[in-house]
Amino acid sequence: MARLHDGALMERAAAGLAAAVLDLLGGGYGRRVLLLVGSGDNGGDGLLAGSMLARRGVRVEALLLSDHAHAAGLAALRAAGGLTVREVRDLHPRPDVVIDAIVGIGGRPGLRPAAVEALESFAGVPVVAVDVPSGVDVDTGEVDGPHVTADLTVTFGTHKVAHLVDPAASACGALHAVDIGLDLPEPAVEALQPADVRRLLPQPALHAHKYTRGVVGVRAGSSTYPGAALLAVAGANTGLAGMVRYVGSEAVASRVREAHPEVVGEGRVQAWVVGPGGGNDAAAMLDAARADGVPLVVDADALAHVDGTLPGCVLTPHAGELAGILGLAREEVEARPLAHVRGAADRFDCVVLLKGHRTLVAAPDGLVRATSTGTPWLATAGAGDVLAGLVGSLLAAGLPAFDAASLGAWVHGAAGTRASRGGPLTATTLAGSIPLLMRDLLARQG
Ligand SMILES: NC(=O)C1=CN([C@@H]2O[C@H](COP(=O)(O)OP(=O)(O)OC[C@H]3O[C@@H](n4cnc5c(N)ncnc54)[C@H](O)[C@@H]3O)[C@@H](O)[C@H]2O)[C@@H](O)CC1
Ligand SMILES: Nc1ncnc2c1ncn2[C@@H]1O[C@H](COP(=O)(O)OP(=O)(O)O)[C@@H](O)[C@H]1O
Ligand SMILES: [K+]
Repeated sequence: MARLHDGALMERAAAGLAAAVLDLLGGGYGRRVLLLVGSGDNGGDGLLAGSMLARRGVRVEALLLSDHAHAAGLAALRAAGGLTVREVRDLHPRPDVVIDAIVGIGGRPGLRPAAVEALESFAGVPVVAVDVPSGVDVDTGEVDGPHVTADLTVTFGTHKVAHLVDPAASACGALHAVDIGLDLPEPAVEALQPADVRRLLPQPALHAHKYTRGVVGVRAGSSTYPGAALLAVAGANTGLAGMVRYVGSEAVASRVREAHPEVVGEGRVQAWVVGPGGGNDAAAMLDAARADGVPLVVDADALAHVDGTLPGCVLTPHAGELAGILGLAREEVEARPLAHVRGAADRFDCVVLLKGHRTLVAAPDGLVRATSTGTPWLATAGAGDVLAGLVGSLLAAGLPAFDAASLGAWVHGAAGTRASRGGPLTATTLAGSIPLLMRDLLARQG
């Protein structure tokens, strides 16, 4: 902000916003746009974008929700022929789009009654949020009270925490970032992009052999849940590590070997995956794997037996499992996932991967990566077992726990989207699509 005059930044932000709205409307002339305008610079962005839209023939009305409005923005809108009103009843009926310029990064969570009333009057009209959906907590992604639910959010400079972390992330709709030329500080939350994934993905060296690529061991499955062993092995056996070992009862092990002839039995490993489908055996599985002193992925039934600290390891709970570990209700974890995943990483001194719509990965030093890939079709039995195996293979290949977990979550989500193609998905098809996804990704190298 210090480098540039405020006006220049706002001009860029407004131009990006106006372009995105024109794109959404499929044109300008004769369309109707309603601006909901708050008192700060977010309202200023909306007003200035409104003036640009008005010059393109859009009929723009601004509902001023506060006694103060950005003066230059207001003057620009009026000069371009836009109308301003102070009451919902004075507005023309049904615009083509509502622009939420109520509050941005300076807003407190929640909305005032006048804003709620205006939003309710135009329910069903597409909403474009300026910078963030007003009413969410921008820095935590939490919501407390009413907030805007947008179809499109046009943000400036960089993504904010609320764009990446649920529940606020789910209120953003599609996201569009406009570069306004800011010097940015280190982010509080990162989201890997395809180029990052290509850079981090372990690839075999010229003279690699299977042991230099790392061996991943899986302790999973039981007589009650033999399938979990098959799925965790399928996730581990995507070709990212040099070899997969399975350790379990002979009944389950023979089924694993039938499905995956590459998989071998007990021996040295560089990482263990423990817990999927472990049932009553999970505690013993965890003890046996811990005794090896290599990094672990602790999942599913083994999570209930974690105590003390696990440096270098990854825990992979969903919200219900994390709630169980922390002695909370599931809803509490879902309402504040960022705070709780960070808290757990600190408490267990290890990486914690909290599964869900926007999977979060936290390191003990407070670093967090949010997963931007995936599809709700992944909410299917066994998808988590595949993820545990996949993360284990990345750990065995030598990635640090934070990279292994966040890369695994990204690849898992992207493979799910690829395999689903908008339709239903099973954990088996998901696992099968992981090598194909990585091939597509690497083919786009350079
Ligand atoms: N920071 C930047 O780099 C840039 C920021 N820009 C815009 O400026 C925005 C931030 O502007 P401001 O700092 O003026 O803050 P906002 O416009 O986000 O909100 C601050 C104002 O809203 C009031 N307010 C706070 N919470 C409220 C609530 N829940 N209900 C009703 N009113 C509430 C405050 O009293 C204050 O007057 C960004 O989101 C973005 O849209 C752009 O103009 C481009 C450059
Ligand atoms: N609504 C959703 N949107 C996107 N991904 C989801 C959604 N629900 C679940 N997932 C993903 O699917 C996987 C489910 O794992 P998990 O809950 O452990 O199921 P299971 O124990 O049956 O394997 C996780 O990777 C999670 O992030
Ligand atoms: K907003």
